[in-house]
Amino acid sequence: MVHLSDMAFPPLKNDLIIRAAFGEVVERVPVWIMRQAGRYLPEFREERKKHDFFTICQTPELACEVTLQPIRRFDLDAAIIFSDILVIPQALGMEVLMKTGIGPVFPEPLVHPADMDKLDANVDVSTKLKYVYEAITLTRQKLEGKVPLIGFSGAPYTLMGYMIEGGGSKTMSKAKKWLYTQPEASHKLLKLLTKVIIAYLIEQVAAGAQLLQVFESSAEHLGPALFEKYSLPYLEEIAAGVKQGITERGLGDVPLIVFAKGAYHSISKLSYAGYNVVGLDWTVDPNIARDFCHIAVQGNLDPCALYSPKEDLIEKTTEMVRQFGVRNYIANLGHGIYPDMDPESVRTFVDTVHSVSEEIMKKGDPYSQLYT
Ligand SMILES: Cc1c2[nH]c(c1CCC(=O)O)Cc1[nH]c(c(CCC(=O)O)c1C)Cc1[nH]c(c(CCC(=O)O)c1C)Cc1[nH]c(c(C)c1CCC(=O)O)C2
Repeated sequence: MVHLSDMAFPPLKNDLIIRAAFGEVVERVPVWIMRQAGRYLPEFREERKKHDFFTICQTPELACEVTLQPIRRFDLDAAIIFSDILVIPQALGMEVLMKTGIGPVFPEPLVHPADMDKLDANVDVSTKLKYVYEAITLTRQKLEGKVPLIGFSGAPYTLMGYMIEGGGSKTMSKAKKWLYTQPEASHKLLKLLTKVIIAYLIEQVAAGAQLLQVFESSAEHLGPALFEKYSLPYLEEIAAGVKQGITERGLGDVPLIVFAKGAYHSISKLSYAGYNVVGLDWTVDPNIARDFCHIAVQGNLDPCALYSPKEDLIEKTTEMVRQFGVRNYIANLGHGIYPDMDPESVRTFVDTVHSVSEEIMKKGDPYSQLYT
């Protein structure tokens, strides 16, 4: 079906990932890599020498260029728009710097609930984050239909965590302190973020994003009880709000991926949260994931497995594909690729996913190969 959003763009030549996300039969398993545009690529490091991180995010031509870099090198089945989850706190009025060797830094994090008054709760993300949509539209044109373009957002709890911690944290204890001592203020902040994230993701689809991934990367700090109270309901609200919003705007259906790192305890609940795909980190056994999840899954090779000698990496990747099976499956790492990775390992990973899955399919009816 042709949707309004497809009209202005070149026709899609490789829709494997979209079909896999919707549970349709595919000829081979699609594969992409979290953080596939990044510092492990020398051509990205060259761009970073010339420009500040957020300047790249805010300049559509630069964001487009670095998005395309891994697509030129590898046989990937999707591009992901170059941006960051922290553009939302920025849109709400917080300053965020990207410091080399440290990561993101918020000079003025939220310390007390009263600090929330400083946030621009009525922000219009359709104008404030226009640079992201422009980057998406430009990239979709420049991709010439080669592969689909993924848009993304951080999930509410993960963003709340960064806004309170003022950057990355091993424990997220300041943010979790809010959950235990300021439940009302926590829900108020999570609600505000949810509203903004829904509007942001709908605009990304209107601009040309063909899949969306929601990153709840800090779920690993929440046990089942906190996850169910402070993460899951908002993830559900986002899926419902985005699906409704894109339908109302005649943008068709776009597959949604939820990646809640460390939320192995809630895989079944996540599979009923309104998404099409559940992303898995590398701590999850593929067979257990298949038992608890009735929809498509994405993942989950340990990013460090890419350090292995080539033959070992081929073996581990083959094992992963065999265990997940070739249907309802998108291959990926279990988290973002590390900056010191040899790009040749990415080639080995991607090509092995393709060759192994094609081999499995050739052997017969893909249905019969499930879970073997
Ligand atoms: C938590 C989080 C952030 N950002 C993101 C997450 C969720 C995914 C995850 O858990 O990894 C998401 C993200 N960040 C980036 C992308 C781009 C698209 C892609 O290729 O996947 C995506 C999808 C670029 C980036 N975002 C960042 C870089 C490196 C910064 C640089 O070039 O100096 C890139 C390429 C910086 C960043 N941005 C963030 C952190 C913690 C850091 C520092 C850590 C690090 O250095 O890897 C916040």
